[in-house]
Amino acid sequence: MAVFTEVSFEEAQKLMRRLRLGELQDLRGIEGGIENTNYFASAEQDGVLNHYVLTLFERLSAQQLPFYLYLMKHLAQAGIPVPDPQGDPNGDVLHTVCGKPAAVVNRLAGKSQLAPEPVHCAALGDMLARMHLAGRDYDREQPNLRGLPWWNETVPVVLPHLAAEQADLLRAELAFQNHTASGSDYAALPRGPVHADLFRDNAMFEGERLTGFFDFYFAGVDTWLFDVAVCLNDWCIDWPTGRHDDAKARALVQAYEAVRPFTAAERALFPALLRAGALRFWISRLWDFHLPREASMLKPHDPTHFERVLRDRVQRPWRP
Ligand SMILES: Nc1ncnc2c1ncn2[C@@H]1O[C@H](COP(=O)(O)OP(=O)(O)O)[C@@H](O)[C@H]1O
Ligand SMILES: N[C@@H](CCOP(=O)(O)O)C(=O)O
Repeated sequence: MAVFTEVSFEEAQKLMRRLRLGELQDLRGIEGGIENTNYFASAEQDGVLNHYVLTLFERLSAQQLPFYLYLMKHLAQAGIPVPDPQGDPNGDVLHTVCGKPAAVVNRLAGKSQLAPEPVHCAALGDMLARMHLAGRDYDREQPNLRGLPWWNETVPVVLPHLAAEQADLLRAELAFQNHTASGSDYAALPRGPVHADLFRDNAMFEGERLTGFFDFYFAGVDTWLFDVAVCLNDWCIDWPTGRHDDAKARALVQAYEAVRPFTAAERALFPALLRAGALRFWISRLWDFHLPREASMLKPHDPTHFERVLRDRVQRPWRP
């Protein structure tokens, strides 16, 4: 659970009134999440109770945030089910609460499907491809801030905390990814705004129906294949061992390809990008684990999980 900054009822009430969302009725710190402070906030407007999420950004700056917030608006307007940031009377979607940048978005219905079946993976693949296509005409640019330059910066910081065998794997994989990123296939990969953290806990379902994606605060312009790889590494594996699950993976990629078929360069680099997706979260989990921040409700994720996923991706390369 993560609430890094305590927000009083009065402070939240002030913001809801300024956004003309009505009278705040309920404010609750949210369990889950490790990056930002999140509250569920319900407000009554003309006798109707509406449900929102108030987020205070703990790491991202006011300069970086418009990319994410306007991306969500752009996708929502294109019919992709994502939270829509609420504007003030001037149309600004970036606010300030307790001296921190903040946003209010509508709360998505449903709940996360933490034990997805192929049918859920197919719904994810279909909407992921639609989201990629809908992002093509988004006009703001911001790189994936957890991309290769950040890996190169962060690996030396976490290496001293690792056993020799782990350090060897981490160094070797980083070298492999630097090599991959300098090749011509990589340069040919289609790119655009990607979510980059579309784990099971960042999507909502009602039964088998996908009701939306949220938590866009790791989004950035990167290869679409990286986004697919991040999803496959979380949705389509055997969680205890980190091993690839073929039925789920095929359901995801078939549904994705029914909307947007992969290019030749994407097919060639599938195994390398699956490794990249695993490496990215191994590094960030190591970083969060060994260099933790203060938070009143914070549960760090287990880094060894992505070490296992990475080893499986290295030992058993997979492409559709
Ligand atoms: N728009 C939303 N609709 C519904 N629930 C949400 C929404 N945004 C966040 N949540 C809830 O808040 C939790 C934490 O949010 P998340 O964005 O994952 O946090 P963090 O940015 O800290 O990783 C989610 O697991 C989910 O239950
Ligand atoms: N999905 C990442 C961590 C990012 O946290 P989130 O709650 O914002 O998804 C992981 O599992 O390591």
